[in-house]
Amino acid sequence: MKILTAAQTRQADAATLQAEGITSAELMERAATAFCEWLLNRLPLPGQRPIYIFCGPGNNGGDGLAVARQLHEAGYQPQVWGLPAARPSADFTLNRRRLPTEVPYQEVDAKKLPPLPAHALVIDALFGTGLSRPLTGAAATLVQHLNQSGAAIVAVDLPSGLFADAPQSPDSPVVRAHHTVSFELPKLAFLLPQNAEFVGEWEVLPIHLDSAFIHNTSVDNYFVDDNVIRGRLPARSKFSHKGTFGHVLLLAGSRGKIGASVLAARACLRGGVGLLTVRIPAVGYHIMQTSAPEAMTLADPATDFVTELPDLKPYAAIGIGPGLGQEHATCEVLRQLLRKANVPLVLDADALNLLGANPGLLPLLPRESLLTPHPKEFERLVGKPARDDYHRLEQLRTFAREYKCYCVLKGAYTTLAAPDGTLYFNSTGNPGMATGGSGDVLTGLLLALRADKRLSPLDAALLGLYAHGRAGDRAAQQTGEAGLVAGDLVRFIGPVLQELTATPPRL
Ligand SMILES: NC(=O)C1=CN([C@@H]2O[C@H](COP(=O)(O)OP(=O)(O)OC[C@H]3O[C@@H](n4cnc5c(N)ncnc54)[C@H](OP(=O)(O)O)[C@@H]3O)[C@@H](O)[C@H]2O)[C@@H](O)CC1
Ligand SMILES: Nc1ncnc2c1ncn2[C@@H]1O[C@H](COP(=O)(O)OP(=O)(O)O)[C@@H](O)[C@H]1O
Ligand SMILES: [K+]
Repeated sequence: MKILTAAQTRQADAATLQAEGITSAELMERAATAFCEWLLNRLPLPGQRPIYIFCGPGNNGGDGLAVARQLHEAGYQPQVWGLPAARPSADFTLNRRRLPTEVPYQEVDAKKLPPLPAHALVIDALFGTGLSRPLTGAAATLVQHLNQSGAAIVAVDLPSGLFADAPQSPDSPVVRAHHTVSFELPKLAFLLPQNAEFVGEWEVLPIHLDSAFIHNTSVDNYFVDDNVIRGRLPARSKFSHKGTFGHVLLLAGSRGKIGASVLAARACLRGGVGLLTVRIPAVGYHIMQTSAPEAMTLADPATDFVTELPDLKPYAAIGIGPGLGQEHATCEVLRQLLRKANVPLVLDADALNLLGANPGLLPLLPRESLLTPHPKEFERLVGKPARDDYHRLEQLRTFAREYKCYCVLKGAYTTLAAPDGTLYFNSTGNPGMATGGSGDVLTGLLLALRADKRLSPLDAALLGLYAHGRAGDRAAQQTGEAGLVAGDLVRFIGPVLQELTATPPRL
């Protein structure tokens, strides 16, 4: 799914009007109908809960007025409040006229704001994608009032005060919505941790914007949902053999962190790899042989950490990092690996910390390497903290372009940057995955998929991120979020990959 900017959303509106020969008021009616359908499925019967709709001067306010009319038609008695406006939009004015006289409409007076009972439902239709500057004056006072009311707030399209695709200044007020109900495609703002307190739970409802326009519009950001991923993993041919899926090498583990290498190894095996060899320090030899007997174990001459790079010839892909430690000798192994490797690399955890501590290694990164930092590791990698989440995304894009690599920023909507700077936001996963070892599982899974020659580097990364999150979602259904441990993810990798595998065409 593409993520359009606010400007592109306006163009999509215009293209839809032209392609379908409809008026903007008709498109607004479509949006209001979709919104009301969503809301009516969740509202108690009329009369049980007071509904307040706050409308701004533009088309977001127009949506609010159309919603008020439709709720009235459904038997509800909303009260509508409008911000005083010198130049309301044409569709605002049209819907203001179409509002039945039985629906009370009052202008907001910032000095005498309506008291809002805590059990009220507030619909925020003040500002959407047309927000052009931070809120001040009456609008700001009203937003603070809504936020302090304790009422449940549902935002139409965007929480008012939030820009669709740019940071807001920290001191400008933004509606703290419990739900945000938007149209057609998700907005970048929904995907960033710094906006979570404003956006609440979000939903995107189809309003059938012109698909040809969306198809032909190039974007910098994508949202990766089930439709994007399902079928991307080719089915295994009847005559596959273990060579088809590659022999991979995993360099991982140090004393006290052999578990990280075990988790990554198990995930790699469940990810469908043909053969797996693990290079671990000698202290981990028996642990690995016992807990992942399917993997071959190459013990390092050193007891506690990896000090020697094995011969790389047999391997189709190489992963390095989980539990690795940051000893000087291990750093030299990483340096040699970067110099010698001519197969896909997956770098995680301490391999990334070593890169951050030794930036001279970065230019050695082979093209199309896949890096999987969490935000702290990413900060070490780029060497400076991000100003905010938007800035971090720009750092991510720049990093991927500069080193021609695939770089994953892990988190709630894990973000993959491709070498061309395009960002892909993953949609699966849950907070239960915020537990030690989940990242090691991801590394193992990505390593298996990078070795699968049938997949492009982009498809391997997208599929791995999506499947990892989905395995987490499946696991959490059984364990609960708090009870989820990283090993649970491994159990679901197989079933999830099966779900996502392409089915042969029917006869
Ligand atoms: N495809 C879709 O998704 C569809 C979208 N639709 C809906 O349209 C919405 C976009 O409507 P929109 O373009 O009229 O913009 P909107 O957000 O109402 O604000 C503009 C008004 O606010 C004003 N204003 C701005 N900033 C301000 C500030 N800080 N403080 C005070 N005023 C400020 C601005 O004034 P100006 O900047 O010109 O001075 C102007 O008057 C979109 O979010 C969705 O709800 C559906 O109807 C159809 C399908
Ligand atoms: N709130 C969340 N929602 C979805 N996924 C999450 C959430 N928190 C963590 N994750 C996922 O869990 C993994 C954690 O990785 P990482 O921080 O490297 O853990 P570790 O180093 O302990 O293995 C990442 O893939 C991340 O995307
Ligand atoms: K709004």
